[in-house]
Parts: sequence; structure tokens; C-alpha cells
Amino acid sequence: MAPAMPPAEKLSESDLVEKISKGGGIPEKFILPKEHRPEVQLTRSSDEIPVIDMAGLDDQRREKTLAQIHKACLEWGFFQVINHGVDETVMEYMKEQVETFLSLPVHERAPGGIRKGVTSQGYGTGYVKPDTGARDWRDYFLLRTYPESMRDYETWPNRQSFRDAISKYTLEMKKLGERLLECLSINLGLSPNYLKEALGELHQDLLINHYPPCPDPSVAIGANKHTDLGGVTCLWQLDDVVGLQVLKDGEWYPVTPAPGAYIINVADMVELASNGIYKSIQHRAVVNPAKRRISIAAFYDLHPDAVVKPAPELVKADRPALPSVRFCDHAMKLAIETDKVGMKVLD
Ligand SMILES: O=C(O)CCC(=O)C(=O)O
Ligand SMILES: [Fe+2]
Repeated sequence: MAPAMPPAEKLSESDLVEKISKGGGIPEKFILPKEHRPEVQLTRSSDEIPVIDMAGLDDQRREKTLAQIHKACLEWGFFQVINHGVDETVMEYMKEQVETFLSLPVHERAPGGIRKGVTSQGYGTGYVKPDTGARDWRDYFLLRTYPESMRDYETWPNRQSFRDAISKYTLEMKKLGERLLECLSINLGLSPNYLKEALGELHQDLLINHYPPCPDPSVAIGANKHTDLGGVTCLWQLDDVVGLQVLKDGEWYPVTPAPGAYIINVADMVELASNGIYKSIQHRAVVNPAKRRISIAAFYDLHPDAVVKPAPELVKADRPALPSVRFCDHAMKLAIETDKVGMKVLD
């Protein structure tokens, strides 16, 4: 559950990535140890990450389209979808509102104060990452959007159009997430509703990532390598700046978004429910020297007390059951790890 926001505090604007990036140099706290520095201009191509036409699910191409999704889940854990059915006017509205949001002064982006802690809602910057000791070169707005009763409006900018866009957009993401879970269930040989029921009540989180230009992208990272915690993630990138990289067979592959596409990935709880048949794959985002990048991730997350276990049909003698997990224990690992290095939003 997202804890309530702490009382408003004085914003240290000078600590926000956005402000820092205007200053030219890269402060020490963002500089990665050499072994963690990303290769920014990868020459290998992302063409192999499949782009799947979801319109095929509704016509004679259904079996073929399901098979493409299955293959992508097995081989990459990632794929792009086009003709995904998300209302284009809602996407445009969301884009316009997010761009307006990012043009607001910091105190309006974070009316209740800068977000504290990894799970609380609101606007803030990245954290120190335990494995690298460095901070991500991004700021972001994290909000819980389903169940609706958990929307913490005090942390949202007080603009009706923005709230309206978020409501409409997240409903579209809920529908897309459910449709994808249905495809994955069928592909795993389970009943169409299996994954939706196994994950339980949707606790959707929306993350608006803003990566300002970075003077030297080879020494910093926008989003450090990680897997997503929940069921499935639908990521929309608002511009054509390439930044997302996906790990496959020990190599990083850049993802060039197809126009209007969503980038979909299997997250940890679907890996578990599938008893490891599908894998939740590590990914990261690199930054750009000249251009900012914006991405919006809709996470199909779970109730904190939801317990996920492998589907019994997928447990076999040569594929023993993975241990069950309570979602909040799994998610807390991130917070605890971060705590170890002194979790601070702005330090
Ligand atoms: O910005 C991106 O491309 C990736 C962001 C991401 O992986 C996340 O927010 O979980
Ligand atoms: Fe992610």
C-alpha cells in the first residue's frame, strides 16, 4: 500500500536532476563505477524484438498472433504491440498533459512536497542504487491509479485536465494489461482468466519517467538495470529518442519503438505464476546528450498481500515449483536494499 505523503517540506530544487542537468557537469552522485557504465550506442539491432500486430487477435490470424506472442515471451520476455486498441485520442490527451506537467515549476509538479520512500506516490527523483552507489539520471512521477480508492490526489497536480487524462489513460492500460494476461494464459495452456485471477485485484501503478539530457551519457544511467515487479508492464515512449535496452544472453539490445507502439514485458509475478516458463527480463534506460526522453510505464501490480504461486499445471518433475511469494515481501526487497545505502530522495 502506498503510505500517505509526509507533510509538505521545502523543496530542494537545486537537487533535482532537471536543474543539475542545466549546470553542465555531472555531479559525483550520478557517476557510475566503471564496471556499471552502460554502452550507450549499441551497434546490435533491436529488429529481433518482435513487433506484433494485435489486430490479428480478432481475425483469422488469431492462432498465428498468439504464437508470435508466445515465442516473444519465451525468447525475449519483451515485445512491441501495434494496433493494440488503445484509444488514440486518449493517448494524445495524455501526451499533451504530461508535457504540460513537465513544464510546470517543481512546486506545482509536487504539490504535497517531493515524494519520499520508494513506494509513496508523487513526484521526485531517483534513488541511490545499491549495486552502483549512484543515482539514476531521471525524475519521475509515480502514482497508484487502481484501485481508484487508493489515488492519493494530494500528490497529484491540482489540474482537472491532468487528472482527467490520467483517469482515461489508466483505464486503457487496465484493459490492455488484462487482454495481454489473457493471451499469456492461453499460450501457457491455462484458462483465459487464469493469470488475472492468480494475480488478484489490480493495483496499477503509473510511472512517468523524465530523463533530461545528460552531458555525458557514458558515465551515468537513466534507469539502472532491473526487472519489473508485478504482472506485466505496458510502456509507452512519447518521443523517438532511443533509450531502453533489454538484456538477452548477456548482451544489451536497444529497443527502437515502432510508432504508436507499446513495449510490453513480462514482469516477476508472471514469471512466477508461469513457473519460470516466461522470464522477467532485466532492462535499463540510457540517456541522451542532447534530447530529453519521456516514457510512461503502466505496471500491472498486485495487492500487497496477494500471494502468487506457480500454476499447478505448469509444475512438472523436470520443472519443480518455484517458491510462492507475497507481493509486498517481494516489492519490499527493493526498499530494503535501497535503505541499506541510506534511502534519500534528494541528497
Ligand atoms: O524508460 C524506459 O524505457 C524504461 C523504464 C522502466 O523500465 C521502468 O520504469 O520500469
Ligand atoms: Fe522497468
